[in-house]
Amino acid sequence: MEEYIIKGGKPLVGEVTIGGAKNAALGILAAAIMTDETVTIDNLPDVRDINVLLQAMEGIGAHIERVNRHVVRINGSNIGSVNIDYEYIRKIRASYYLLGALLGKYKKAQVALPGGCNIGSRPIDQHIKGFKALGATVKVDQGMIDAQADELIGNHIYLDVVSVGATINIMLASCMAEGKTIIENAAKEPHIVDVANFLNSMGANIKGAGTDVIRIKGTDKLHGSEYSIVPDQIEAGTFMVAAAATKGDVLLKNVIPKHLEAISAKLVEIGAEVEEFDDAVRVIAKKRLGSTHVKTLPYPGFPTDMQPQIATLLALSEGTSIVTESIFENRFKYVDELARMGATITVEGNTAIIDGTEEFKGAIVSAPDLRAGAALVIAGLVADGFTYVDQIQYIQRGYESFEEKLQALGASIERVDVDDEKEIQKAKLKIS
Ligand SMILES: CC(=O)N[C@H]1[C@@H](OP(=O)(O)OP(=O)(O)OC[C@H]2O[C@@H](n3ccc(=O)[nH]c3=O)[C@H](O)[C@@H]2O)O[C@H](CO)[C@@H](O)[C@@H]1O
Ligand SMILES: C=C(OP(=O)(O)O)C(=O)O
Repeated sequence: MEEYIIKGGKPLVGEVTIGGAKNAALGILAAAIMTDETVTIDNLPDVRDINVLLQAMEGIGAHIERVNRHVVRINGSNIGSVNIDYEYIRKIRASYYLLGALLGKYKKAQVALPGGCNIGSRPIDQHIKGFKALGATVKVDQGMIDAQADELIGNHIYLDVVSVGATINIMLASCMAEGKTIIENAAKEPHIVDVANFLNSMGANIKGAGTDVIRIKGTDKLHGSEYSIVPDQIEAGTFMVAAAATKGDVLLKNVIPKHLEAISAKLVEIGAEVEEFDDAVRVIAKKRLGSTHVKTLPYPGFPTDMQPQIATLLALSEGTSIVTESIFENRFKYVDELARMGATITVEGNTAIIDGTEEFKGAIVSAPDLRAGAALVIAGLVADGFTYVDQIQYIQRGYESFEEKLQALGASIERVDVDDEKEIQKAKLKIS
């Protein structure tokens, strides 16, 4: 097991290049096996979730060639099984995209109920409703989802809740169905658009992605493609907040500023400077920032995947802030950890009332999930003294070379083996 040791107090200064979006890449990789031709995917983030999904795909017979750290070639012509091993599924949420992809291509799939971050109950009823509307029989038994159809026929599907996963899964299953599918109340996140663009590059006919009505005309066959994944909105947002929290000055390269508007707007509102360029943003904070209200919402609202990071920043800002989590019911688990560092946050239902404090003190804390883990690292970058963040395997699910990117911005952070006392002492000496 590894942990991060952080010596706080240094502003982040410099440039950081943002990688490809994990949550787009997961949908795109699953989609890639829907053709028998070779697909080349560029700007792939080298993070744990992606590597697990690639292993799961290899496990059913897909040919995976890692051209380099960020480029992969996939050929799905030799897929011999539509049954995904539980070992992979329990580790990641997006394993459920293989359900839509396999059902779309082979009209059958068996996938265990997915894992992912424990941030709420996370039902998949809308995915199942969509598959059934396309004509599939779907059974959930002993933790396995079994979906089969003689043929898939396009239909009009209204999602009861705005769901990223269900929108992508229905796009996957329906793009090779007979006739036309309409998804209403669809999610509009940048990764929805990216998965749709990728499928279209393979010959699918998907219109309206990025709006709440997506129209899909089924096609018999998809073909090979070369595609570059969109920059990661959440990795970028995390570095923006880290820059602001440390009173730093960071230029983030390889981003789409439009995707970051909800985050930029909040930072500007509380007193940070945000400069936008064509494919970069610069965040500067010269002083302690102010308070605000944040409510998480589906895109283009403030992303739930940025809630722990912004709450951490607000816990250091002047005044009282209110953060309302409206997507997941269990996404405040980091609050107790932050309290150990000096934060004053009261959670009432889905609302956190934050009384800003001027200083955090270093502490031993544990990452409860991916984004909460990133938030604790931000807290450590600001805190007085040493902070130890353990359970960093959650953080590694979604941030490539996190500590290296932070080190390049001047942060004192090291990744060490929790059981190696010598290594820990050496790391502490190095960053003291
Ligand atoms: C791999 C991936 O891309 N994960 C993202 C995806 O998760 P995920 O796709 O799981 O999230 P959804 O958008 O589906 O969930 C949104 C809300 O809808 C509910 N719901 C969802 C599906 C369903 O069938 N029934 C139902 O009730 C969920 O419990 C939640 O309250 O979008 C979330 C919301 O932006 C992000 O936090 C996750 O990082
Ligand atoms: C919650 C997240 O991921 P997942 O849906 O894969 O658990 C996330 O990316 O913040």
